[in-house]
Amino acid sequence: MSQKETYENPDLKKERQNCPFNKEEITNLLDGGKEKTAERKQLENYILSDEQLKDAVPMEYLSHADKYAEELRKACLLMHKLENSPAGQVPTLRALMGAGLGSAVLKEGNPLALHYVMFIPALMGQGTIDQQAKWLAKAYNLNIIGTYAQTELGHGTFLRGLETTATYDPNTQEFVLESPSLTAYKWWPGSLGKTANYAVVMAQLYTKGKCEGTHPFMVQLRDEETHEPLPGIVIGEIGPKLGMNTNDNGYLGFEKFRIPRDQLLMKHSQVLEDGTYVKPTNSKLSYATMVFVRVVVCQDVTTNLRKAVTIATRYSCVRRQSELKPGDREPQVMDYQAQQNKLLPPLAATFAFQLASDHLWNLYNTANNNIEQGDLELLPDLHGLSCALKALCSSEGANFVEVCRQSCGGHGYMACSNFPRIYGQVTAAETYEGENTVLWLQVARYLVKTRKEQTGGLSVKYLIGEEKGPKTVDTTLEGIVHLYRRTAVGLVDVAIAELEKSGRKGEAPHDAWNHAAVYLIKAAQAHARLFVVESFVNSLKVGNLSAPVRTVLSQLCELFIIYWLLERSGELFFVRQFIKKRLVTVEFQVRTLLYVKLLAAIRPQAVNLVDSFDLRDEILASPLGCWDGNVYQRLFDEAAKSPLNQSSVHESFHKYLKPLLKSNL
Ligand SMILES: CCCCCCCCCC/C=C\CCCCCCCCCC(=O)SCCNC(=O)CCNC(=O)[C@H](O)C(C)(C)COP(=O)(O)OP(=O)(O)OC[C@H]1O[C@@H](n2cnc3c(N)ncnc32)[C@H](O)[C@@H]1OP(=O)(O)O
Ligand SMILES: Cc1cc2nc3c(=O)[nH]c(=O)nc-3n(C[C@H](O)[C@H](O)[C@H](O)COP(=O)(O)OP(=O)(O)OC[C@H]3O[C@@H](n4cnc5c(N)ncnc54)[C@H](O)[C@@H]3O)c2cc1C
Repeated sequence: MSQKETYENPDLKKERQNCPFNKEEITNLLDGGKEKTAERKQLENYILSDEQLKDAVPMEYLSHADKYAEELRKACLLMHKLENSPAGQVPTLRALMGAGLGSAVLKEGNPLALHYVMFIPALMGQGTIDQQAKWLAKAYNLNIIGTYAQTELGHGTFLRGLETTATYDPNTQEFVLESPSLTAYKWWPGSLGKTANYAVVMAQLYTKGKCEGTHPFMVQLRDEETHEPLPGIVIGEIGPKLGMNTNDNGYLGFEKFRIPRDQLLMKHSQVLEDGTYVKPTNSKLSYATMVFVRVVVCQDVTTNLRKAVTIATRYSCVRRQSELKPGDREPQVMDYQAQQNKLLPPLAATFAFQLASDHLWNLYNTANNNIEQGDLELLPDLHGLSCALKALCSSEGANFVEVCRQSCGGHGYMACSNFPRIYGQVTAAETYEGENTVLWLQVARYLVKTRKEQTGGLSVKYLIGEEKGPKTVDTTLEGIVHLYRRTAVGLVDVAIAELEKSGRKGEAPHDAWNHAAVYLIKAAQAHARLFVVESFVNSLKVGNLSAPVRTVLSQLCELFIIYWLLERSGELFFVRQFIKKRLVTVEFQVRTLLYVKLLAAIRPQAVNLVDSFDLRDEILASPLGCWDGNVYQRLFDEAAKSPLNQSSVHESFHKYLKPLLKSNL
C-alpha cells in the first residue's frame, strides 16, 4: 500500500492477515494495467506532496466566497503543475478532473471542471476544423476559460423549449443573442458564475424568419483582461447548493448581444452568409456533448462509490458495538450480518459499475469515430446505453453512498467523515446531464421501438425474436442472467401492452405514453440492470485472472446479481411463466439462501478488497476510513480544528448568553 504508518489498528491488522489473493492484481485490473497503476501512483506523489495544495483549515469553516477563492487558487496551481507532470498532460488532466485525485485537492468542487468536461468537448464535437484551429489551442493553453450554457431558469429537460434566441442578421453577418424573458436566463452552468470568460451557448437559431431549433454558439462573456462582463451580458453566481459549491454555477442573460456568423459551431449544420440554413444529417448531433458527459459521469460515480465503501468498510471493522454473544467482547460491527447486508452489495457494485462503464466507454469511442466518418448507425444504441447507465449508476450510487453513511452511525454524519461531500457529488449526477426519470423514458422509447420494429443495436438484441433459455429455476450465473433477461423482456412487453390498451381506448399516443410511464420506467431499469450484470458475468469469462482473484470476483458478482434480484423480486411477477408455475416463491427462497451464504463468504475479505482500491488517505479525506484505522484519535484531531475550540469561552457568551443568564426571565 502507498502509506504504511507505525500505528495500525489491531483489528484492521488482523483483517489484512492471510489475504488469499494478490491485492495488487485487483488494483492493476481497476487501473487498466500494471503500468497505469505505476503512473497513477507517481502522479499522486507528485500532486499530493505539494504543501501549497493542502488546506490550511477544513473548507467547512470558510465562507462561500473564501471557499471559491481557495479552490480557484489550488485549481490554477494544479494547472501550472501540469506542465511538469511526470505522467504527461492529458492523463494528468483526466486524473485531476476525475473523482479521485482531483477532489482530494479540490474538495468543494473544481471551478475549472466545465472547461474540460464540456467546453473543450463541445468545441471538438461541434466545431469545424477552422473553428477548432481558432479556439482549441487557446482553450488548452487556458488563454480562455469556457463553460457549457444550456439550461435556463424555465427549462432544463425540454431542450426544444429553450427560450434564448440567436437571430441571424445578414446585413452585418452577425447573430443577435437575446433572453426574451426571465425564464430565458441561463441558470446552472458550472464555472459561469465567476470563472469562465467564454461559453458554448445553446440557443434557438432563427434565420430568414424561421426557427431551426437549438444550436451551439461560441460566445465571449467577459473581457479577457479585466474579466468585466461585456456590454449586453448579464451574469452572476446562483448561490449555495447541496454540494459542489465551488463549481460556481451561474446565470446569464443576453441583451441584444451580437456575435459574428462564424461563431455558430458549424460542424453539423451551417448558416451561409445570405442566411441560408444547411441542416445536419441528424438533428440530435447537437446533443453529442451531453452524451460524452453521461459516459464519464458513470466513471465518476463509480470512483466516488469506491471512496464511500472504503471509508465505511474500514470503519466497520474498527468499530466495536453491542453484544453478539452474551458476555463476549463487543464485536466488530462488520460481523453483524445486517452490516454485511449494507456494505457488501455496494462493494460488489463498484466492480459491476466499473466494468459496465468500461464497456460503455469503448462503445462511445467506436461510435464517435464512426460519427466522425459520417456513419451514424451506432448513435441510437449509444444514446440508449449512455442514458441507461448514467441513470442507473447515479441513482444506485447515491443510494449506496447514503447506506455507507448510515453504516457509520453518528460519526458518518460528521462533515469530516467526507460522506456529505461524496453524497453531494453523486446525487448531483442524478439531476445534471439529464434528470434520471427523463433519461429512463428515453431508454424506454428505444426499447419499445426495438421490440415493436424488431430491429435495434447490440445492447437491445435480446428484444428481437423469441427469448431462448431455461424456463425453470437454474442456479448457475448464466441461469440468473437469463432470468434478468426474461424479466427485462417481460417488462417491455407489459409496457407495450399498456400502451396498446390505452390506444384501443382511443387515447392519443402521447397520453398513452404518459399513462404507461410507471411500466416504461421499470422496463428501462430492468434493461440497464441486465446490461450491468451481463458485463460483470462476461468479464469474468475472459481475462487473465489468477484463481484466487477470480474466486473472490465471482463471489462478488454472484452476490451482486442476487442482491438486485431480491431487491426487485416483485418484478419477477411480470414473467408470466413464473407465475403459472409458482416459480417466484422458489426463486426467492433459493436466492435468499445463497445470498446469505455469500455475505458470510465475502465478509473476511472486505478490508482486503477495499485495500485493493488503493485509495490514499488524502483521497478518502476521512478520519473514519484511514488506512491505519486510528479513527478516534483522528476524530479528536478534526474537532480540534473547529474555530469554536480556539478559545475556552467564545466571545458570543459575553454578548448574548451571559445577559440571558442574568436576565431572570
Ligand atoms: C483531455 C481532456 C480530458 C477531460 C477529461 C474529463 C474527465 C471527466 C471526469 C469527471 C466527470 C465528472 C465530473 C463532474 C463535473 C460536473 C459536471 C456537471 C456537468 C453538468 C452539465 C449539464 O447538466 S449540461 C445540461 C444537460 N442537459 C440535459 O441533459 C438535458 C436533458 N434533455 C435531453 O437530453 C433532451 O431534451 C431529451 C432527450 C430529454 C428530449 O429531447 P427531444 O425532445 O429533442 O427528443 P425526443 O424525446 O423527441 O426524441 C427524439 C429522437 O431523438 C433521439 N435522441 C434524443 N437525444 C438524443 C441524443 N443525445 N443522441 C442521439 N439521439 C437522441 C431520441 O431517442 C428520439 O429518437 P427516435 O425515437 O428514433 O425518434
Ligand atoms: C450540480 C448541477 C450542475 C449543473 N451544471 C449544468 C451546466 O454546467 N450546464 C447546464 O446547461 N446545465 C447544468 N445543470 C442543469 C441540469 O442539466 C438540469 O437541472 C437537468 O437537466 C434537469 O432539468 P430541470 O432542472 O429543468 O428539471 P425539470 O425537467 O424541471 O425536472 C423537474 C421534475 O419534472 C420531471 N419531468 C420533467 N420532464 C419530464 C417528462 N418529460 N416526463 C416525466 N417527468 C418529467 C423530472 O423527472 C423531475 O422530477 C446542472 C444542474 C446541477 C444540479
